[in-house]
Amino acid sequence: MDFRLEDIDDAEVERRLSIVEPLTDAVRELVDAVIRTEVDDAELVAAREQIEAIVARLRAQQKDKGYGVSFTRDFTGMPWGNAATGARNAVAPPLRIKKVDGVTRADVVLGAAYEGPGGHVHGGIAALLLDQLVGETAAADHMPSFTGTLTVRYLRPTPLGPVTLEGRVTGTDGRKTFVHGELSDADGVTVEAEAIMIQPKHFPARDAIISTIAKLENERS
Ligand SMILES: CCCCCCCCCCCCCCCC(=O)SCCNC(=O)CCNC(=O)[C@H](O)C(C)(C)COP(=O)(O)OP(=O)(O)OC[C@H]1O[C@@H](n2cnc3c(N)ncnc32)[C@H](O)[C@@H]1OP(=O)(O)O
Repeated sequence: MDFRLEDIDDAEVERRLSIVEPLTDAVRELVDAVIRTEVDDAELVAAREQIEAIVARLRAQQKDKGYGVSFTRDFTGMPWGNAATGARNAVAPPLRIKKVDGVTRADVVLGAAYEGPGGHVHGGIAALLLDQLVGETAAADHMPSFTGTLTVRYLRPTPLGPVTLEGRVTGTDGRKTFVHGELSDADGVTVEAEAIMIQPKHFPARDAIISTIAKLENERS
């Protein structure tokens, strides 16, 4: 698993976010516009040519594979390619999950790009968001938990538009954490999930990051 340490402070993380988040938002706008536009074929072809030029510009310097996950020495995560929440990933909805007193919450607007049944959220998207939610709910002490089992129950269709997510731990057993998650619209819960999250037995990436941080601290003292 690709975890890296970047020796930068939170101000630098914020600076980088201030550049990439508006770019990602602009690409989300593009995706939404492509889905909903009713311009004629000539306009579609002209737009495609402009988009291809922008893609070529961005490909001038590229990573070999996925973005991976970087951490600062304060363990601020930069999972910016993440499919559910990546700050650089326009495929992901603009999801920012906050944890307060052990309860995770997020508000997000799901537009045309997340449609399944006409006018409603795709079931796979609901599961994706709930998977991320239960993962962040179970994560503790800089230690991730991987999804072992995720059971999703669709109670009624979720209309496209604003939704909220909420997750809480319901129990633990050794390395297993049990999490309940909900996706709701203004009228209440539409999808609920039960997850068994598991802290992996071996997670060398975390140990490597912690020992690199210790080394840096030694060098500076
Ligand atoms: C560097 C700093 C990091 C900071 C960090 C910050 C985190 C910031 C939040 C990130 C949030 C991301 C949220 C995305 C969440 C995903 O999407 S994760 C991706 C999807 N999941 C996967 O790919 C998991 C693939 N599976 C695996 O890697 C391994 O099978 C697992 C799940 C880690 C378990 O492996 P293991 O540790 O070898 O487990 P093992 O010792 O066999 O079993 C332990 C216990 O779990 C049970 N168990 C094992 N597998 C399962 C299962 N699939 N279902 C139910 N129970 C199971 C066993 O029965 C056993 O139970 P007991 O006998 O103890 O009662």
